[in-house]
Amino acid sequence: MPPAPGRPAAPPPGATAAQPPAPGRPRPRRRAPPCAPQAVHKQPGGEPLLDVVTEEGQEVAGLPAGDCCLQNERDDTVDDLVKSDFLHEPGILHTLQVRYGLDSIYTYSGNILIAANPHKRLRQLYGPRMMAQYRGVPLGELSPHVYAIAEQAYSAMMMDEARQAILISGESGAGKTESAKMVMQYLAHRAMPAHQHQHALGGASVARTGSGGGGGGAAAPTNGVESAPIEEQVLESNPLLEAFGNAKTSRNDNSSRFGKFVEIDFDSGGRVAGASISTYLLERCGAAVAVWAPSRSYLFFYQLLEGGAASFRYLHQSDVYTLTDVDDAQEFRHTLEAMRIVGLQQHHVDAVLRTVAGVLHLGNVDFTLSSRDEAAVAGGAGIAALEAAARLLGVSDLGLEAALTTRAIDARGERIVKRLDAGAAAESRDALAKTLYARLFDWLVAAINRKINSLGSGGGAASGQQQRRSIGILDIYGFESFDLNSFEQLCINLANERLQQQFNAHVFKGEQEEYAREGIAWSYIDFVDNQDCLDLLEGGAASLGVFPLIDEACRLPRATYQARLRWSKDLAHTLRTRLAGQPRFGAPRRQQHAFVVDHYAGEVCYSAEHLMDKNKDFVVAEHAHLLGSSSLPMIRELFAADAAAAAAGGAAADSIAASAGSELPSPKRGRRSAFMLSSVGARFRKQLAGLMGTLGRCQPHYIRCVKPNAESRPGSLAPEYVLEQLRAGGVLEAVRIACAGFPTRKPFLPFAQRYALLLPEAAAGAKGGGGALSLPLTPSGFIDCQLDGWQLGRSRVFLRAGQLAQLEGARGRRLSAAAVKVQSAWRGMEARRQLRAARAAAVAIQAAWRGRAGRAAARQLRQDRAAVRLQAAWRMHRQRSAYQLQRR
Ligand SMILES: Nc1ncnc2c1ncn2[C@@H]1O[C@H](COP(=O)(O)OP(=O)(O)OP(=O)(O)O)[C@@H](O)[C@H]1O
Repeated sequence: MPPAPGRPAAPPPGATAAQPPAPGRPRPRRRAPPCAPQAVHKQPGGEPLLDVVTEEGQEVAGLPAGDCCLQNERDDTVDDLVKSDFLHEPGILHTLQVRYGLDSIYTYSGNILIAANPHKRLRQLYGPRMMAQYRGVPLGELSPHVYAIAEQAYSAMMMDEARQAILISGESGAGKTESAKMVMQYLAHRAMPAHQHQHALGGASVARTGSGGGGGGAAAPTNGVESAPIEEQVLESNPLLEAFGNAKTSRNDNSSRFGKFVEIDFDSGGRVAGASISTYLLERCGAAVAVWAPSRSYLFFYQLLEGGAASFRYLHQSDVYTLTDVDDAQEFRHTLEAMRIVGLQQHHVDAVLRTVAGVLHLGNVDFTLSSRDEAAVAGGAGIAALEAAARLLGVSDLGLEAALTTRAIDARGERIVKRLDAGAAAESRDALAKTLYARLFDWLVAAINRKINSLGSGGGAASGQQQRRSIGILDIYGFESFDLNSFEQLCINLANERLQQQFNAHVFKGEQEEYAREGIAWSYIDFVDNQDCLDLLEGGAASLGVFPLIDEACRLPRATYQARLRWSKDLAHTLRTRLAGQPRFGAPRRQQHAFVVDHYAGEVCYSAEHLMDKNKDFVVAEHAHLLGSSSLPMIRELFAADAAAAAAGGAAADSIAASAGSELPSPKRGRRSAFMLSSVGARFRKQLAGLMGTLGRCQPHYIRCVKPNAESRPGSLAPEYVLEQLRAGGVLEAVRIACAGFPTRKPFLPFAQRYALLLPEAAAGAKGGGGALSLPLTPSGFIDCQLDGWQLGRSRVFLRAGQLAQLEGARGRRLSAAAVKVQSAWRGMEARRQLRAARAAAVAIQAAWRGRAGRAAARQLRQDRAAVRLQAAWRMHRQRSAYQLQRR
């Protein structure tokens, strides 16, 4: 009997395509639409064939069941993918697509939250009232939400006194920063005592968003720097860092150009006690000096200038000056307010503004060639810019000019001052501007940290405790693969490989622990371990990796531009020859200056050009000398370590390199004009190792942000586009792991309560006595349902993917059969009752009727008898009269 048209009541046996894909790479990239079966044809001894209607409404007949990805029933209500009847890529995408169309942007996949960027404000989803709903509620009881993940972390921290980490990842524009801010806002709200919480509900928002209006924390008044509550200071660090570290890119108008890990400490009462921020400035502020449309430079430049951006070279390289719906003047006031709230003194704020202005004026210094092919500052405008930059940075204009146009080198013990050509001077200017901006950003982070950390320890925080009670929030770039991939992508993808390894280990470990605890026999599948990829990138026991080889190449002395280009080619050659044969490495034949790395999320082709330039992290000694002796204390502070190293020469540089964990020696003697503190790659890897160490001590929670379509359009989710992101975010891997085991787990009691009706009568009879737990739990003995993938754990029933659908289908059929019985019994009873009532009514009517007629007949009878009597009397009278007449 074919099921009714539409969705299947229950999957036909063997018709699901929810089999886990075979372990190992490569994963299949099948994208068949989910379909609803219309009819099942069983073939003797063979696979059943299905007639189906596809997602697009097309009818297809006679498909082998194994080739079909059956559609889940009521996708919109499946808020956890793992609970789907059919776990396959098309099903997952269909569920996400249906939910997204209904503005249900959050969906769980087990403990992972998938957050699809709505690209529109969904006010009903956020705010103090919504936060109050999630307060204290375990994960899964309410609709999926970023607040639920934050709540899970908070309660786990309070219960286990353990460090927690919420790892937020996704590609640019997927909504990581927004999610991170929401998590922080929720934690600030959650940490508030109940009476303040009520106050917040009554009106004031718990926290200002980056660009939102006032409000502030609902705690103490904020009329002075010192009185700003710690929660507010932590929250206000977001817009401040965004102003200096975010820029418009082709993919996101407010793209964070840095990764961030904010660790919020709580005291034993669960109140925010302090926080610390670590940033991972992957591109070392390249956007400060070189951007092209449709990108824009860092937000603060435009806020500061408000309309004057076109006068500065670093900004007018791209003709995008304004952003839709962004008022730079208002944003500038917000940034200043944020500086005040995080506790920057006015003289520090002034110094920050001067430095930013100094960078901008520096960019306007032009060079020409003098008669001796040497760089000279060009024209009146160039000189005016030089003077302005020198004044703002607290140095002399002559000193600045010399630092930009000359280099001192030691040759055989002799110090020679060499004048640069115009191109090299321009490079020197940009290098100084980049360094200044990067140092300023680091300074801001350090200043915020000093403030929020010191407040924390002052407040009797967890600092003194052995076990740190904290929640870290990691907002870092997701996996990247473009047409042209360079050093930034190499670093980002290294970070993602590290995080993926940790993620796999966590998901696997969790599964394994659960099975062991429950005594479930499970042959652990071989999950894809990416250690070989990490070895390729960072070097393993057998060989050097990509990063160490780039560092090695960077140790060569610096020469001319042409020579550097040649080295790039040599670097490609070195990488291709020394890493040839490694499992994850490829050398494309057509691109001799490129190499390929087979990452967990797919292959990425990297260009070797500019890798060395981007890896070198040095400060020109002349720049360090000059700015280290600035008349402005903050500028001196930015370059204090470099100036000391420059003064002490190579030895000091060596010691700084060592203290910075550098793997690079300082440049050789005789080339001391620029010295390297460490390579960007080495520094980044060291930071990453620190981060991974921290994360290793934390209990992780995952939020995977997804960009629904490339155009950032609200309302539509492009399945293929999202599929790549789910793969890159490891969501599909986690689902695969779940599918390979027993993804559905139900505690005995609810399981028994729900499915006891499927047991034969005799077994079900036991229910009355010993309670549901005493039921003979033998799922194989169920009526009308054949389960072939289940195990009984110690406290739960474990089912393989798709088995729950079998149970639900059988339960549905049984319930509907029972409903039919109940209905027919009720209808019979009702009909009988009506009949009885009708009969009684008829009798009553008849009786009534009969009563009235009888009375009328009696009356008539009486009348008739009276008439007869009258007539008789009359006749008697007449006869008597006649007789009397005769006698007379
Ligand atoms: N939950 C949300 N509700 C409404 N809009 C959102 C939400 N999440 C993200 N957005 C929108 O998407 C934009 C991009 O988000 P966000 O800056 O958080 O992305 P990102 O992943 O951090 O990107 P990048 O890596 O480039 O910094 C935001 O500016 C906002 O307009």
